Amino acid sequence: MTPAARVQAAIEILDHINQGTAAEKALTTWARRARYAGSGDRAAVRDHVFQALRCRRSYAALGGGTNGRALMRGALIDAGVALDTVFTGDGHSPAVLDTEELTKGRDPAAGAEQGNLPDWLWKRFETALGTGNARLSAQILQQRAPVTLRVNSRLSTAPQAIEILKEDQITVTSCDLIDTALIVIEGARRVAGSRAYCEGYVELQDASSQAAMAALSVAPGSRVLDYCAGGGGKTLALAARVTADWFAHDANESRMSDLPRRADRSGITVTCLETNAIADAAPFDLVLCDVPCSGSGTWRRAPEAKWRLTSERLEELCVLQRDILQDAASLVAPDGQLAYATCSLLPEENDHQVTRFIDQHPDWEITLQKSWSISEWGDGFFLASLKRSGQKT
Ligand SMILES: C[S@@+](CC[C@H](N)C(=O)[O-])C[C@H]1O[C@@H](n2cnc3c(N)ncnc32)[C@H](O)[C@@H]1O
Repeated sequence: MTPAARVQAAIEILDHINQGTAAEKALTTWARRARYAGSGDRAAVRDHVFQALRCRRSYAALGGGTNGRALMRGALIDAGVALDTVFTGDGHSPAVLDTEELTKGRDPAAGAEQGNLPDWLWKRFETALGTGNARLSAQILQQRAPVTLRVNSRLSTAPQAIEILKEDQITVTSCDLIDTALIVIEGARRVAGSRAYCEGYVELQDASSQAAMAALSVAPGSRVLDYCAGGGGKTLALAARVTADWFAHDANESRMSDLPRRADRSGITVTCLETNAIADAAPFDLVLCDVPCSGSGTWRRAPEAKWRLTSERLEELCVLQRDILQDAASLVAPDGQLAYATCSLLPEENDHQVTRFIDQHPDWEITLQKSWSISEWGDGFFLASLKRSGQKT
């Protein structure tokens, strides 16, 4: 495909997304039909689409509209590409721009538009982070996320993993956030098929998540429950460091379907528990609640989410987070730990939830509370750990 044909493909996919199709589905449907597209074409089209979703508001301003053509026009203006070299009408290129299209478009306004956030979320970012940090976080959310690996220290050291990755022409660099994190510089698309990955020497995991799991203390031999386990990434990160009895649970059991295979590859055993089996398996020395949240610290990976979130949905999530913390607390052994984590930048999902829990449960105290800001190399992440203080309610 020519560069212009890739832009035309992105335009069509963005139009489907505008009509309500989820981005992944729209991309898969296109890829299934576009048999002529090679893997490089697919990756380039995907990049166009995701970048247009990350920068939807500013590209809409620049391009003078929200349809696929306007968004891609905005993207090209932002990148300094001459529009008449792409909108040529030749072959599979986008049709030539008409007079109306050529007269539309303006610079994005400062604030929410430049920050590529809905107005209400921009206000929340400013209140929570201050204008300077809100602007910086919003700007990072407009960039592509790094592909980050976690060295499985159970099977390998970082230098060994780096050598094994080289066999598949995957180049990585270390990361200041945590020494187990390797940022992929070259060969990201080869990771899933590489020996290092297939034999469990590395896993895919964001650096802030890795740093957060490294900050949790887990005693050898203890019983640990990952209460909102999903694919089990947090369990695997903890289990790489210490030998313990690992249990995983998720309200949506199907989310754990890959976990036994991933655990096996990593050289650990995890017992998946159904909801009605948890009470019998309790108590646990550590219950980790990596709760469902807005995901605002990870929106560069899933940019649709920032446009889809509403204040009502955020409130629903906060209620769910409170309920999970409450339920999980009852599963913790008398001298055990309750850990609460989100990948959110919003205080209502983070410290406010912890403060509220402590206010309602004065027999608990905070032993650790830490936030990781979103940065070039790591997503936004929040972690708190609580234990019973002995004070009665
Ligand atoms: C942020 S994700 C977990 C990600 C996972 N820990 C990982 O590292 O990949 C939150 C998970 O919580 C689950 N969940 C939602 N409501 C729940 C509930 N009431 N109890 C337990 N899990 C719940 C969701 O199905 C989702 O998989």
